[in-house]
Amino acid sequence: MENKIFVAIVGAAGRMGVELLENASPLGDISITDALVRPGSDVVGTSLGPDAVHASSDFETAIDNATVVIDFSTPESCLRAAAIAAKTGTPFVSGTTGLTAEQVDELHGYSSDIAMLWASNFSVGVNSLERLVELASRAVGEDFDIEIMEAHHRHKVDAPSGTARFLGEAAARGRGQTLEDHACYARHGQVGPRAPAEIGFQTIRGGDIVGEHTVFLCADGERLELTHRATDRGIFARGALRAAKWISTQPAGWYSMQDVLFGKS
Ligand SMILES: NC(=O)C1=CN([C@@H]2O[C@H](COP(=O)(O)OP(=O)(O)OC[C@H]3O[C@@H](n4cnc5c(N)ncnc54)[C@H](OP(=O)(O)O)[C@@H]3O)[C@@H](O)[C@H]2O)C=CC1
Ligand SMILES: O=C(O)C1=N[C@H](C(=O)O)C[C@H](O)C1
Repeated sequence: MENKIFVAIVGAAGRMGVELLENASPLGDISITDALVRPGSDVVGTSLGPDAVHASSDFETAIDNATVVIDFSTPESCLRAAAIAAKTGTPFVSGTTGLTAEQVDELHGYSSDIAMLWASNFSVGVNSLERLVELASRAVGEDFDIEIMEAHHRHKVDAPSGTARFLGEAAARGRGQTLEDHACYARHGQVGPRAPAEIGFQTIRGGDIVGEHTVFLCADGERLELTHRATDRGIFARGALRAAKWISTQPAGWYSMQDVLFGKS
């Protein structure tokens, strides 16, 4: 098939890796050629997914041979893979969350060499919600208090979720502020009354919750709640595969999932 792309997955044995292998299998225009796993992992040398993709830790060879890399792993392995992709000139899509500000800067740095797309959430719903949150926040102004609640499965290691931060940034932007200046990530004990313009984050972890986010805009006498519920991880995998196809023809630069869904702003 014309324009077929060959993808190496970083974190292929994880929850998202499994989803990517399953969701790519029926596609005619994408082929997963390498399943990259943690060096020393028990699955090195085995075959993963419905198409029995070879699992290896040879990042250099796999990334050099790929048209695009898709990463859902850890901040450290994301950055390692991105550094290799920058050297081999391979476009890079990542959904790994929990990166520090310095790690995001490092990732950003590679976008001068390659097309790089990082998104805290690849679903159509969350990327639409982000726009609604900015709009609502601008409309209601500072009389409304903004709080963001997120819920995820018991295995999630970072908090708050990347998506919660993404929505918090939209809420802050809607009021002409930055999240950095107004975020409140924890309350415990005698914390005093809520600061005006604060954007609070609440985290729930339990069971098999795929991912739920609610932005509360609360005033005296009324409350607006904007909610997204993911019930199937396949939405993130299909979004990332769509992004991989899209980024394969883009020049070097930093891209978002919104560029894929709504056009480059
Ligand atoms: N943007 C989005 O839409 C979404 C983002 N995510 C994010 O994606 C990331 C992964 O999530 P999830 O799949 O649930 O997590 P998992 O823990 O299930 O998967 C992560 C995988 O990365 C592997 N890994 C660790 N170190 C390396 C390494 N050095 N090289 C290669 N692989 C490595 C782990 O291997 P091992 O287990 O052997 O250590 C594991 O298999 C998280 O940051 C999560 O928040 C998740 C869903 C959607
Ligand atoms: O770890 C997860 O599972 C998810 N992580 C992403 C995040 O941190 O926002 C996206 C999604 O909610 C699932």
